[in-house]
Amino acid sequence: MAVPKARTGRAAALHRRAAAIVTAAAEVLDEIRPAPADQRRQYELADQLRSAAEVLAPGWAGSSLESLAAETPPGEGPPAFVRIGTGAPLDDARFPAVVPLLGTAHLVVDTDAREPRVAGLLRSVLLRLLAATPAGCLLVRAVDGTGPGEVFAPFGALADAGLLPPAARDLAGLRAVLTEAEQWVAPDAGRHRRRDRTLLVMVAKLPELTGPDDLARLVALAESGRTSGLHLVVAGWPSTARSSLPQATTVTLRNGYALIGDPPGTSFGGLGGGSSGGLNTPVFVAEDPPVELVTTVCRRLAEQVEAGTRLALAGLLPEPETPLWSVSSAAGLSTTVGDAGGRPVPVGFTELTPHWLVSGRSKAGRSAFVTNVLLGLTARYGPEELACHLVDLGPGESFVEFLQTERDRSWIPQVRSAALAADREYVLELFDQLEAEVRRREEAGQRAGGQRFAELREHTALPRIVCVLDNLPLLFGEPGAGPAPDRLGTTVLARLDTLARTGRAYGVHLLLAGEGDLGLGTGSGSRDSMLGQFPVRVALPGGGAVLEPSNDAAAGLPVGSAVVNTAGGLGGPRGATRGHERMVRFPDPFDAVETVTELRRRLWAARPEGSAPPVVFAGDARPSLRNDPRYRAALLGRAAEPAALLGRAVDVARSTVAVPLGPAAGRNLAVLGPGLAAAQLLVTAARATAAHHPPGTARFVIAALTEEARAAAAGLAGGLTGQHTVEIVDLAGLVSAWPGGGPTVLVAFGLDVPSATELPGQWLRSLLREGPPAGTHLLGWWRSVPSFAALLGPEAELGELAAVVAVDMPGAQLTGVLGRPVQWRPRPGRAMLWDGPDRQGTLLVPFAAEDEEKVA
Ligand SMILES: Nc1ncnc2c1ncn2[C@@H]1O[C@H](COP(=O)(O)OP(=O)(O)OP(=O)(O)O)[C@@H](O)[C@H]1O
Repeated sequence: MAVPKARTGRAAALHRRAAAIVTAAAEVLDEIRPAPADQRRQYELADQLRSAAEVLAPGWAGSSLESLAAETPPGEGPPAFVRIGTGAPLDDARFPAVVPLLGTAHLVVDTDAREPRVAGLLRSVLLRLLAATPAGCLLVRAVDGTGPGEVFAPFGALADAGLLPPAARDLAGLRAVLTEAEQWVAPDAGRHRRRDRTLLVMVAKLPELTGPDDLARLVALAESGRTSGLHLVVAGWPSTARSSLPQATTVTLRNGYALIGDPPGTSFGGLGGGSSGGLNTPVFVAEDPPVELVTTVCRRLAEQVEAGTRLALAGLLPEPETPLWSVSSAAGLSTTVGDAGGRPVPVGFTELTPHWLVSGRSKAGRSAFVTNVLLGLTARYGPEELACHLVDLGPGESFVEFLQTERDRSWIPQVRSAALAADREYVLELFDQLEAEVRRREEAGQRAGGQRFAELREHTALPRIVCVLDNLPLLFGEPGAGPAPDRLGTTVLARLDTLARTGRAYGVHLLLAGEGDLGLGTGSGSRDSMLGQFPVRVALPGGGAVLEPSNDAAAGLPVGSAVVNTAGGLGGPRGATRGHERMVRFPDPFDAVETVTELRRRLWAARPEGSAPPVVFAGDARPSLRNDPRYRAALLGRAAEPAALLGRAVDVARSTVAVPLGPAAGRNLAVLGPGLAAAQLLVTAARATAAHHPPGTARFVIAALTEEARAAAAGLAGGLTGQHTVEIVDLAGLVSAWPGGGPTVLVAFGLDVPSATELPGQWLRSLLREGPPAGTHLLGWWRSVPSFAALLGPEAELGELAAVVAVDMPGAQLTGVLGRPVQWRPRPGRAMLWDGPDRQGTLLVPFAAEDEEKVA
């Protein structure tokens, strides 16, 4: 064993000695700069070369980077020459060292980019080439086997624009780049090749395990690439390679400077009059450009590319020449949602893909995406084939493209209803309607012997229904109320589940949109199984939560793009082709006003005769009494019986909420609420009641029992004077008004004041019970519940006393009055009415006060 060990030791010693000699020799060689020729000649030559460089490589291609502002425009095409450093034959005789590259040659550096000077050189050359070329005309593929992979990091902004994807770091990545480059140069690649673009492959260091075959592929590319718009810049070409990189200018690094070889097909030798064999002067390679400059230029390029390739909305719509609404929705609806690599991507609402989830963070283009889908659908399917209900639970203007506006009274005829800043109760009512429709269709199918939608449609006119719910998380709880749905939220969720399950077979489809997992992705198993009803998942920027947790396809999406997955968000192996998933780009419809206006005009003009505009519920607006259809009908004498109108229901039909004031016991109105909003409701209720009596036929007795209601009472009296007999009275006057004769309305503000509570209980009860049959009704305001509750006594039924409307009054306080727990959290601009045996309550938006109306 001793002999081999000694041999190994000797061999190691010899190796060390040899290595030391090589190092020493290299240092000596590095000290030997190319010999300067005659000095005067050097100065002249440097001058000439400076002028030549200005012509050959102007602007970004060759000027000093310090002299260039980030906004400096590119040239007309890719620059033919690029600066790679500064030639310095003498310390004070310098000139830009430029070499031909795009269009003619490649560039190879003997050292890889682990050497910082090389990394700087590559970044400088890349910056110059990119900035000097019109945006989008130079595509770059980078390979960086240096380890951390950060050589090209400053150019990250180009990734989204598709100009420079993240650098390949390993052998597989290198090979993918080589394959792409080979396709680029293949003479008959079968693809429509764009000659107006150049592909630049930049290698900062070849990855570990790069073998002779890979090098041979690079050599082959270098041979054929120049004439096909492919160029290579390779740092760290192995000295052991079988051949050098053909058609390349070489850069050989020495300590502190570099030597530049002759470009292919030409010689620097002619310039200096010296022998050929490269530039006869040392060159300081270009320094690393400032990161801010690189970032700014890349951002500018990305923006320009994005703007230049912006898709047109028209691309998602049928050709304008094709007849409108020629498609049947019997088998399903389908529309183009975007473009993937130049091909339109259609997605449908069918029995197999009945419902969609669309997620994206705020400003990620969610409204844009949904608007595109709706425009695409309404352009393809007529009102007999498609009906839409649009709901946005969030604040703000939505769906304006589809609805009447102040300036444009047209609308898109498939839209039946729309709600902006919708209440959850609105959605519940919409679900009621949709469920009823599903039941009708189900029953019709059963009557016809078990038919489903497509068969049913053969003999019945049935549109498919698309219901859009945006800002869905607000459906499950009030904002900021925590992740668990509250009681109403739980109800709504269960109803959503039912609708999703039953609707699919009967042409009722849901498009749910919002942020994150839409409030659906976590929690109980029932939600998980509900998610199974939503095979179509669309992830916009920040919307990856609607994909499977392991599917990161949506990471880093830019605005205007989306991952469209039709397999419930399921991913697949990285890099594998996923037939069920596409990355699409989609246009901004808000940027295509003309196209939208034109389409809207066409659709509106084609609307079936007699079609009505969509009923719009605007959650943050107050309805006006004067515009209320029931109020107007009353003024025209068309009301069946007197009624107090309170506001508009939070429902799809926007029905007027009325308390009929017929001759039955208890047809009175009790407004319960601590503030003036309640008094205001009483005022409009009284005004509306007055409109139901022909002028001059009723007597209004108005009593302001609290100071704070005096103005409201006076305003009401003023408004009614001239219409009817009006008396303003005090408590005694009020008491003396009943019993009385003829149609009389007692309007009492503040019935909770002590003096009023001392009213003989018997008087108030008899008024409430016996007044209506005798034509006398009470419209009263109580600021607190107990004084009203006291009227109930042990045996009285609420129905015999009054309808109750609560304004700003927590439900818990009403438990005693209504005789059961009340789920009602008051909120501004809302009131709840309980009238008659339906103890459920009707949520309403009270009419605006008259002065608010005037302002509006
Ligand atoms: N395809 C697109 N390309 C470029 N910009 C777009 C695109 N789609 C939408 N935008 C723009 O992005 C911005 C946000 O879009 P949009 O209003 O659709 O987002 P959102 O996610 O619905 O926002 P919100 O938070 O208001 O719900 C808008 O200014 C819009 O014009």
